[in-house]
Amino acid sequence: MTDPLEISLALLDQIAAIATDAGQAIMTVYGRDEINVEHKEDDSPLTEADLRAHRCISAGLAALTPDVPMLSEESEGITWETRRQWARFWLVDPLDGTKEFINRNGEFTVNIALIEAGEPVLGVVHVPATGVTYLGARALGAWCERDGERRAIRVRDIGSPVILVASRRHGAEKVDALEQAISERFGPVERTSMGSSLKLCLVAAGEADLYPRLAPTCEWDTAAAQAVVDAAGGVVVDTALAPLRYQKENLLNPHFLVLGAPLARWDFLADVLRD
Ligand SMILES: Nc1ncnc2c1ncn2[C@@H]1O[C@H](COP(=O)(O)O)[C@@H](OP(=O)(O)O)[C@H]1O
Ligand SMILES: [Mg+2]
Repeated sequence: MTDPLEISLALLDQIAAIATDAGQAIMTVYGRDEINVEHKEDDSPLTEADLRAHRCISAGLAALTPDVPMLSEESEGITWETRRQWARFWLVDPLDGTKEFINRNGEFTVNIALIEAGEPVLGVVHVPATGVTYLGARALGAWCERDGERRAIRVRDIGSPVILVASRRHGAEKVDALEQAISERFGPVERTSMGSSLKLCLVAAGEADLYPRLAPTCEWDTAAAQAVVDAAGGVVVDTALAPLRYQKENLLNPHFLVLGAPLARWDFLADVLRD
């Protein structure tokens, strides 16, 4: 029998199926007239959809890979002492963009990543409201699946205008300074806003040139989409331009940039970020 965790297209398909099932669980709540919202200790919102998707993914992964642990945004009681010993694990955000979900603008995602030695080696990002799935693994490639059709995706060279995608609600000031520096270097910049990990997927698919995130996120917010970006030829780097790493004691990510074109084309941004 083959190792069930061999990074294969079959594994990617199985993870995509689990993410799609979780998306269906989310959409049953989305369709209701009223969505009940609670608030977690850090004041971030939590809905029945987050919990349903968490349970669906948790059961799906446990059946598929019983020996591989999972850390989800909605996991409880998993200590650093435990997770520091994991050789590999599933890192999951069952519903990223909960605020977008509550606002019903469709820009929310289901995120499942496989982390090995601190790196996201495989990832699936599913968009329940449109049925689109982004999936990738460095060893295999990156794809976008829509209406049952899967097409290979690839980052693009810097476009004209440069397309900068940013959060709807986080980290605007520093982004203005970056936008200025980019327009001086490459010409006009078009800025669009988007919720959730979809921003990274737009860079992976060659529909945006960069996503600067100069505000907090957690490891589960970015891992799956980073695997897709990497597989599509892009990078996700911190403000010192080093790749983002996972399985840290502190689950907060540093501020980061998602870049489609090669890193060398963007090295001038390091100065802006230092100021
Ligand atoms: N202060 C903070 N600390 C950690 N993560 C934060 C945060 N503020 C926002 N985030 C993360 O940013 C995500 C939303 O980003 P965006 O606004 O770009 O869509 C949230 O995902 P969830 O919706 O899964 O909680 C949340 O995890
Ligand atoms: Mg999230």
